[in-house]
Amino acid sequence: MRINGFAIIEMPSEPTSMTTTTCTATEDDPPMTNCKGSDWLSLYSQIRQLYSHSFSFFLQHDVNSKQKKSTESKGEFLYRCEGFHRELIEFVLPHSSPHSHANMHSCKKTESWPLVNNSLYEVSCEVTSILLKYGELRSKELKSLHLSEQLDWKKDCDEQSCLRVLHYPSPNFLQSKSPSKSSQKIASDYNSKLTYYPHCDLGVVTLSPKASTSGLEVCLSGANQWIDIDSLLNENDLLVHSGYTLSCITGSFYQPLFHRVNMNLARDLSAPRFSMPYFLRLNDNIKIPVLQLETCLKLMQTDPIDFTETQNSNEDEHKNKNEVCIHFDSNDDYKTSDNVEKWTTVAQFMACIRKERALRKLHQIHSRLCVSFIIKILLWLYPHKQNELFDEWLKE
Ligand SMILES: O=C(O)CCC(=O)C(=O)O
Ligand SMILES: [Fe+2]
Repeated sequence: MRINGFAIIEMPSEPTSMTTTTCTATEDDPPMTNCKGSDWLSLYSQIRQLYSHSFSFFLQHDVNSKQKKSTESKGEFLYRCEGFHRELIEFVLPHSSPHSHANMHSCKKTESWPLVNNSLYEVSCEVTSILLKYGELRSKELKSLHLSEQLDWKKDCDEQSCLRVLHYPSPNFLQSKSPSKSSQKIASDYNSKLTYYPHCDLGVVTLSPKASTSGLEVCLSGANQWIDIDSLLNENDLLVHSGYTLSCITGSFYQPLFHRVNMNLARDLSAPRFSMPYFLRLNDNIKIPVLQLETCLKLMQTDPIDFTETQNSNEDEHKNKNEVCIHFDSNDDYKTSDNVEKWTTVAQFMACIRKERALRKLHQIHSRLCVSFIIKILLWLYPHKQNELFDEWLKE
């Protein structure tokens, strides 16, 4: 059984009990009907607080000005990162020490963040443990791995998990920045700038409280169309979706959710968009089973980054795309069993997904062979910089 990994947690306006609706591709029971109402309500009110803080943060700050580096003081700090798109303004609040955090290479310590808050971390750990238990109920293969007993989410996700605070400029602002070119060129630049990188998240689960404006679109696997998910969310709803890691450790029981932000959906062209997704990620050194790696990667390769490209590609090209060479470090002591291909560290799994992503993106521009060759040389020259290299290539 496969579940398109996303759920909408509906929060009641009255403090009674919470209901959860899953939007999945199957008609099976939703996995999260058994959540404890009262705990979730108190967590949810904390999330709401955090959100209203974030919105006022953006409204009060001139996000376009480069803030000066913050001086040391008590409390948490937001790190300003270079977004994947030039216009995107992105801050990260690591759950724990920023030094142990991957992808902080291009980030600068900036604003202090008054709310030191673990609620999103805790909610995502709880959601994940429920999802995994549900998966184990439904899949014998998954149950036989005893992951629920082996993984202690609160302990095992405390290094790489983070809150991302994002600011997308308003459509009007972007249009005003378009340099004068032929009108057709402007139109195409403008539209592509309004659509932000379609992707699946790398980690275990992502929690996204409804953003300040619409824009988030999701694409269920097998479907060739984007769904405007924001229009399905009520003000208080929380979108929960799975990333590649959850998909991998559950043998694709949960499918990673392919999504993007499309500012063309904005109703108010002068309004920027603020969002605050929370990413639960396993620590780098945790060993995870790689179940049906091929299935997981194939899914990734058929992700419709660009529907026209997928539809037009010929068979040979597909064959080529499926020849993914995954190289795990041979020094790792893999355990193998009938249903597990490999046990590997999260760090290696992430590197492999990042590489595949970068390859796919570059493949849109150059031939795959040529790209693989360049990647090999660069990784040989700069073996410790692979995350930076791959992230750099994904930038627009
Ligand atoms: O801004 C959003 O709603 C989505 C952001 C996102 O997909 C991401 O940061 O991975
Ligand atoms: Fe995402």
